Amino acid sequence: MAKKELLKVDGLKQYFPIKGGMMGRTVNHVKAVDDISFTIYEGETVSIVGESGCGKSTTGRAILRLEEPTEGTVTFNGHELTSLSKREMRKLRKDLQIIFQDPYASINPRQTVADVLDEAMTIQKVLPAKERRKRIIELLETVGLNEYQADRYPHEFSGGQRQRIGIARALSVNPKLIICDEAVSALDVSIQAQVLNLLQELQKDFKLTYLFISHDLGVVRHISDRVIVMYLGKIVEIGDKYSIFENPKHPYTKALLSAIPVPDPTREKKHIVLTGDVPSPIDPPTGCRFHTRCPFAQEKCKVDVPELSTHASMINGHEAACHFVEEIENGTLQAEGFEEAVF
Ligand SMILES: Nc1ncnc2c1ncn2[C@@H]1O[C@H](COP(=O)(O)OP(=O)(O)OP(=O)(O)O)[C@@H](O)[C@H]1O
Repeated sequence: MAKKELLKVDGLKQYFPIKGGMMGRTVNHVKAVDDISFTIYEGETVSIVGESGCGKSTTGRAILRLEEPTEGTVTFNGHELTSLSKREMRKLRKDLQIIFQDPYASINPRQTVADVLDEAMTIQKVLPAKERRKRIIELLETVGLNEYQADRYPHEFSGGQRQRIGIARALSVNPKLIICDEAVSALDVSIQAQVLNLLQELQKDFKLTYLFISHDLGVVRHISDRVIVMYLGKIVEIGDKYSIFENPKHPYTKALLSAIPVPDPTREKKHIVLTGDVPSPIDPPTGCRFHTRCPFAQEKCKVDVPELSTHASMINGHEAACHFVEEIENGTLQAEGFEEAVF
């Protein structure tokens, strides 16, 4: 069956102005997201990974127009979100929900759980008032809570339970796409696994599509169908989970992955250590943004911006933005102090 495109991000840029001087004029910009394009198909889970500050959250916020994108388009289910009025966008927000790392921060502590869910449904006119209580109980049960907890306050719940409330709130308006921004990052590993499993069950039951934002490669490996790797506001590699984890092509992806434990201890693992700090997104390096930290960098990398492209050893839409994918692959380009890790 043909895959249905649900979200298409095209040439998205999100620059934040930096004000300075006596007049408070814009003196520069933080190029948090700098010309990225990708598509998400109905029913899949796409993750964005990368080090802190690479633009993951900004991408999620720009899609929802919680920030107004500087450039580019976001098309959701046939609607170009970037050209909708605020009112039209408010209506569509029902289809696009977000779950944050700390649901407590976005829940009014003086509201009971029932109030929180009722409010979400009222704003989006989901059900008549008299039917909402029944729906609230149903929602709580769906996320593994129970009706006796409906009239409790957020502080009476554990972190994992609060995240379940956040999920119930998102579900209450029957969304199509949920952006999970570091949704399990603050939870203990065992609770993380429970919440991830819940998200997977809900995906099946309610035909949900997820954009999963996480710096945790273990979580990404567990949950994703496809993975987008970002570095300093750009996509450096994109592909299905197996391509990214078993056959990474971009030196940055290889380095990120070499920092996580290998599940099979009989497989040898050599580390590619990411040296130096991430450069500033205010004045990112020319050419390939990763060249200042890349053990394979050549003169060309300092000048030419690499485009995402595919090569003979890459399958299923796997693309990397590196000038030397083939040379690194066949060993004609070697780097001092760099040994290919066994993934
Ligand atoms: N409102 C803002 N104004 C100015 N700069 C911002 C703003 N929001 C984000 N940034 C900057 O944009 C860059 C990308 O931030 P973003 O939060 O998207 O990164 P991230 O990959 O999600 O990292 P983290 O996991 O640490 O949140 C960072 O340099 C950040 O400081």
